[in-house]
Amino acid sequence: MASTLLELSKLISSSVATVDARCRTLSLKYPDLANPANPQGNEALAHDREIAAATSVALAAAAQLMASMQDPSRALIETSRGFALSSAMGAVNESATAEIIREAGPKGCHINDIAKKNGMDPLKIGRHQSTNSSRLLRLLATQHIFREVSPDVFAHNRISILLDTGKSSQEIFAKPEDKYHGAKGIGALVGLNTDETYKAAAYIQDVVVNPERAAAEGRGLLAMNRAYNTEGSFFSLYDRPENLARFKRFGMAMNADRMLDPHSIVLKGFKWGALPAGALVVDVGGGVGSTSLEIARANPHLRFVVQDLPSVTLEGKEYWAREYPDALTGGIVSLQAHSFLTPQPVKDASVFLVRAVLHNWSDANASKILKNLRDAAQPTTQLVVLERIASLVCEEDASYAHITGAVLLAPPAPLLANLGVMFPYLMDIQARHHSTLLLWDGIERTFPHHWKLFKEAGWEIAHVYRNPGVMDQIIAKPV
Ligand SMILES: C[S@@+](CC[C@H](N)C(=O)[O-])C[C@H]1O[C@@H](n2cnc3c(N)ncnc32)[C@H](O)[C@@H]1O
Repeated sequence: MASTLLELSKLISSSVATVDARCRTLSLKYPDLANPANPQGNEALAHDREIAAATSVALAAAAQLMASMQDPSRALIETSRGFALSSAMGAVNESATAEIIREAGPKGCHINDIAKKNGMDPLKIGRHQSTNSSRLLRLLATQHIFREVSPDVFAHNRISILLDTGKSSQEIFAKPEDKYHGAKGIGALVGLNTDETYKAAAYIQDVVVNPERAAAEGRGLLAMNRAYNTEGSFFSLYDRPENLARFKRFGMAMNADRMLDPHSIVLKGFKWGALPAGALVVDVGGGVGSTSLEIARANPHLRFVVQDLPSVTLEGKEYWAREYPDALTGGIVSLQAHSFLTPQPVKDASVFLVRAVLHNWSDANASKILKNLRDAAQPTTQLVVLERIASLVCEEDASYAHITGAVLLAPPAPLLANLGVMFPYLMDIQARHHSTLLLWDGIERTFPHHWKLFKEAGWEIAHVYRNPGVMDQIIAKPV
């Protein structure tokens, strides 16, 4: 009997049939994995509600089928060697390989020609020899990132092209610290993950298993403290002069992080258009302000203050001057240096917008951030928090079912209740593991955890707009 396998394969077939039928109805073609330049309309299919729902079932079922059919020891060993993928991707990303392959055209680029431009040892990039067959590009191509189109010749596909900044490799080599300024793709985020985060991750087990030893040695408790031999916070790394390029990349990585969200997702859910003309949105810890920029473009009747640390605010001014100069000169937006751990100076906000901030902080500090906002809130001020709510792998606690969107609908059996969406947990390990921490003193919270945190800080969650795997929206009002 292989009934679970059959159930899973049926879920895959029926979901793919739904996707196919919807493509026909819309007269569009599902994007081709091998093609790095699928038409925009085809790429946009992923955000069609019906296709997105069927896709999440197909992916959950496919992952479960793979886990069911994979040899268990191979599953464990391959997972434990996941570091090879991160290091391969980091090296490829930082060597402008994606740009060089794009410059060579659709037929791809031989590893010797890649090496001529970036100086990397062709053996290390991916030489066609059995001893080197798992190196960098070939390893990635086996993961469907790049294609090996003929021996030692690599071309882009729909996934690898996202590493391409769209700039010339020459321009990147001339000014590497500006590589991600005004760049296409999500290479900045891949760079952050495969550099600062990845190096710190190597120390997770040391600090989880032996936190006392870390403390006794007088080091900070974070894995990043060990990796970088510092007691400071993750963000303090960026104050070091040698980390200028990393600091610049971090800002652009946050921008790229937003691109992971389906197009205009921030505009769906909370009704920005329903706010009165001149209503003030304060984007707290807003980075360069890319979320506000998207809201501002669609809602020119609103005003924005984007708050962040002084150095980020300076970056933000450049960003708005480049992307939406009229908003700066026309008084639609201002950038304000302000630490959200101190009292909030803006007292007439219609909305406090807080995106991808709370997950970086412990409950004590996240509570301080929320209380500072509560103290500055009017009775009508709304709090809009954008975070990924971590679902349980089993059924959710039904006691929050009265709050719209708080509890996810159960997926078809035998799928995991969270549909196998990994992202919040990947982020959580990055933020914190039990009481011992990797990068920052943070946590990806479940809904009940958010509820308690908000309540204690004087906010009541009124509504949740769920987008599993991307940014959920939590809307709260002052208690
Ligand atoms: C993960 S990023 C999110 C940025 C932005 N909200 C977004 O979604 O693109 C976190 C932001 O918090 C900022 N930050 C860190 N500590 C801060 C503090 N004490 N006060 C204000 N901002 C801070 C960082 O500079 C960074 O821009």
